[in-house]
Amino acid sequence: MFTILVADSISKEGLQPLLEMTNAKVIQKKVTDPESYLDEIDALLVRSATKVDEALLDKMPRLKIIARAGVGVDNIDVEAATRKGIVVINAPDGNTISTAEHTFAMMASMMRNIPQAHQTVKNLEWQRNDFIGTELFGKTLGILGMGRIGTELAKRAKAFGMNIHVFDPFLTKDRAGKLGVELCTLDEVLEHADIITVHTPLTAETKGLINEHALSKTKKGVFFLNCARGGIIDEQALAKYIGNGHVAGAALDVFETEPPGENPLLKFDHVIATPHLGASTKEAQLNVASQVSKEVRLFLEEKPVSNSINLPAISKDIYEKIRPFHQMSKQMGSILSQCIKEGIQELSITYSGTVTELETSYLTKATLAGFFKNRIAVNVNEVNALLTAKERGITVGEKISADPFGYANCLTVTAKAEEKSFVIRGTYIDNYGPRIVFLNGFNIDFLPEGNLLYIQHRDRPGVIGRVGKILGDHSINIATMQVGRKEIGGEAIMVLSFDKPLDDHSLALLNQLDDIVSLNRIHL
Ligand SMILES: NC(=O)c1ccc[n+]([C@@H]2O[C@H](COP(=O)([O-])OP(=O)(O)OC[C@H]3O[C@@H](n4cnc5c(N)ncnc54)[C@H](O)[C@@H]3O)[C@@H](O)[C@H]2O)c1
Ligand SMILES: O=C(O)[C@H](O)COP(=O)(O)O
Repeated sequence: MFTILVADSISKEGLQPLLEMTNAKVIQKKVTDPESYLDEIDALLVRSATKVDEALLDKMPRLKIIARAGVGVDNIDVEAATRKGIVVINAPDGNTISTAEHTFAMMASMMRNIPQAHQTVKNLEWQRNDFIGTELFGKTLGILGMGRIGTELAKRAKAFGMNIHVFDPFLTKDRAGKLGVELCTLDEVLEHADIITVHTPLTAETKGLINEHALSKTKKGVFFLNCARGGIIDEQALAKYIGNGHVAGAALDVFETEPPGENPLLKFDHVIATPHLGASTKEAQLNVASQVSKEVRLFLEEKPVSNSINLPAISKDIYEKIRPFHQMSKQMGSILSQCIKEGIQELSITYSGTVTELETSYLTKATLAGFFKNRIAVNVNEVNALLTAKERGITVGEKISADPFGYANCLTVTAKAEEKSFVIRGTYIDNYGPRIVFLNGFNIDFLPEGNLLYIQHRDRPGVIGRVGKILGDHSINIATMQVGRKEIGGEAIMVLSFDKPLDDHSLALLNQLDDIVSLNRIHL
């Protein structure tokens, strides 16, 4: 049974995919509420209000996925989540239109003094001369960050006859041309725009993108908008430039601290503000809630998710093709880890045959996840597998080979430790399943599943019988048994599978038998 915590106000209708799950319980509480049972939570849904920092993650040992019902993930410590193997997803486009419309509404309101004029009418005043506005028509709108929202805003502004100058280092000239906007440098936008609006994410690079230096380059009488994230425009610098009359006004939906409290910007008549309402429409809230709910459900059903911030995105169709190899890769990693007990320096995977047409990097991560699974305390999965390997000084390699050893597809994983290396090879046979066909130098053929025992022994008459006798004497049923050897009378291996795990006592007795070289219990 999964427990899902919905920690912010999220559309109930949009949560339906989760509420309909028979194997999940949905709790709607704040993370600070003692009844939110943080240590039992498998999935966490938030908006921007809940700060998901490392301290919170430490209290949630079962957490597997964080879903942001919205765009910005700056309230989530994605790095800490990644380290802990927690998938972070968002709803990247569910609130784009609402936020673009809100920005446009703020711009129009600011240019025509609507909030200020509205208040005077409510106060039974009639001051027509105090509220002379400015037309949008013919003005230059500077857009910093031409992503989803910036683009939708540009379309609307063009319809009002505005000239659009944009700065976005990731926007190509060709795309700017198609969108009918002028691609500029930051300085060009600052120098020419009548109104400047920011639509970038808040990152180390964009924090203070509009600072005193940038403000000093703008036209006198410029207007500013921030409906993206508090901090992209430095609030202190903006207050200074509004105070000295250089900036004519600002419209703010977001603040460096929310709620902003006694923020000096709010004291200016020329500053209008809303309480982070960009995404607050029925439509946007339904969109983002149902987008993340569907994704969380898919994730809990072990299906691929599309909007992950820290997991390689794989479409459903591609995942269906990769699924058999995905399972097998994890099992091969796990077998390796249980056979080679010491620390390893290198893990390399060679793909050949039909599997090379698939997203092999995903399989490499799955192999690593399988390898680390029982070795280290943190949950390792495809999200943090490479990072975990790097942190432990393990070099990870991936190769493609033209030789599939006679199989339609083939995955060969080699782990190198200081003194030795260990090789495992598997293939997936349609309508038959995964098979391990090579283990530590021996050809073999077994299903990587359940409780296995891997024995290295000398190829002598009676060894197999003596092993069988001990197991029989201890009521251990051998479900399957495969043997392999390099030459008659030389080294050999057995792989046995049991219906239940092999107990310590039987293992010790087997270990005492003549001609047994080594024994490894493998649990998959
Ligand atoms: N007010 C709200 O309620 C609300 C709602 C939704 C989104 N947002 C915020 O709006 C912002 C934009 O969202 P989006 O969905 O359009 O994101 P997006 O990822 O589609 O677009 C962001 C754009 O910023 C550009 N960019 C990145 N760094 C830049 C830099 N240094 N200078 C200039 N451009 C840069 C990127 O290339 C990208 O095109 C985000 O901060 C998001 O959190 C706010
Ligand atoms: O990044 C976003 O999606 C917006 O800032 C919306 O935030 P909210 O979900 O808290 O309204």
